[in-house]
Amino acid sequence: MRGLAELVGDQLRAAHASKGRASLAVPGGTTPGPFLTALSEADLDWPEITVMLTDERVVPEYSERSNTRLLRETLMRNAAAGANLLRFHAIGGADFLLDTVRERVAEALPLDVTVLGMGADMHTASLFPGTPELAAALAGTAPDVVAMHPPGQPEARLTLSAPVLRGSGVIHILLTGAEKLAALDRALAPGPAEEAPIRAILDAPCPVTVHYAD
Ligand SMILES: O=C(O)[C@H](O)[C@@H](O)[C@H](O)[C@H](O)COP(=O)(O)O
Repeated sequence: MRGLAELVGDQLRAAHASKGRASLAVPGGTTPGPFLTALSEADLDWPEITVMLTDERVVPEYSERSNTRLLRETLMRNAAAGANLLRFHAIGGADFLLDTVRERVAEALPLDVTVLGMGADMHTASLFPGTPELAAALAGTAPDVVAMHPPGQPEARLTLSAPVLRGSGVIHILLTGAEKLAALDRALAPGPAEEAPIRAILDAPCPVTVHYAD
């Protein structure tokens, strides 16, 4: 987690040095907390770095399931407290603020650095197999942000679409545990991204690195 934070810090510094700004997308969920906390200490020009989530659950920000809350408790501290956080404002319903969010995300694209998680069902961001909106979110013509209603999940989601994630300068996938390692093995076999949405990331045209710990 510390090593990845150092690497991401270096990549953001390089992007900032060449463009005068940089953008970072990070995952929510239960895995990335220690990485985000370590990254909060990176010596970067944070006010010029836009930080967004790869996806958010449509819950109030005080909910324990809010990824924005996770960011506030981990990354948005220490040196990174002044980062330019692009909030997904998930409260109000998935479709309610979609236009505003899309506009703000578009201004921050292309992403320079993207960190993604993955579930044992091979979903990444909120690109879940079996979701009615999945094909539209994987399509090359997908809007930047898509509202998803994954079956089996307690709430709707907003997610960056596959073309936005694939258009990042670099991608890191952060995985822990044997179950996810087995899922990654399954995803590396040929097959459609509808079945294993992480495949849309594994074959992205930019450098993609998997970081795994037990
Ligand atoms: O909001 C989310 O759930 C995420 O952004 C999601 O894509 C996550 O990265 C995976 O579901 C893995 O989640 P865990 O780290 O909790 O296993």
